Amino acid sequence: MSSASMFTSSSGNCDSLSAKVRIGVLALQGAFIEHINILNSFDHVFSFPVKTGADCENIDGLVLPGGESTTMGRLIGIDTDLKENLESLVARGVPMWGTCAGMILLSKKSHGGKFPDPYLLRAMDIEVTRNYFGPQTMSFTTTIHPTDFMKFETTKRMEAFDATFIRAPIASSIGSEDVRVLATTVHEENEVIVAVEQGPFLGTSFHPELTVDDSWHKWWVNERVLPTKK
Ligand SMILES: NC(=O)CC[C@H](N)C(=O)O
Repeated sequence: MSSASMFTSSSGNCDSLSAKVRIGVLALQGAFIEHINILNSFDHVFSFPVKTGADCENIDGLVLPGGESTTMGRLIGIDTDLKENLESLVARGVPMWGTCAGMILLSKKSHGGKFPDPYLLRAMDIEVTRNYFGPQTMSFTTTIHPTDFMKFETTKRMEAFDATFIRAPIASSIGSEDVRVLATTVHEENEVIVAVEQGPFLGTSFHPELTVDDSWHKWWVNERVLPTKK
């Protein structure tokens, strides 16, 4: 069985698969299976792991999961074919969503890591501070309300959601007016940015794939990927 068909929903024949929204999830390391499972629970989505450049073909959207950005960046950096294909998806404006380490990979610069900057896709005009909330033992879940910049055109407005932070980064600097702040939270009396969007690219500091609520996945697929599907 190929790695892609392992994740195919049972009803997937060729015709219904081509009509589905095809969402790849970068599967080098980290929490990729959780994203794939949530996405494949939607009838109109076919989600599959992306491990090689060839997996980037015929893709409507890509999720970059949480994990360790240094490791993922290094693995991308040594696989020229994968790196070039990911860069081509960025250049073509294919919708991408980075959660936690994935948001770091989408940024143009990161601070606060123990190691030098990993390879970054530099898709978004943001700088991030890694591990802003402290180590793994300081992980927490909190309730957040999206800002008015989070548009809900085809899905019901999300009034509040639970956000889980695990060694999470924040967007500490925003370099362009095109970047919209979708969510903030207060940490030690500072309001910090934890969800940002710039054109087809979305970054969230937290992990919507680890909470029961699938609202973020639904919102991203329906509001951001589906309208751009060719
Ligand atoms: N949960 C996560 O994705 C943690 C991100 C990690 N701290 C990093 O710098 O890559």
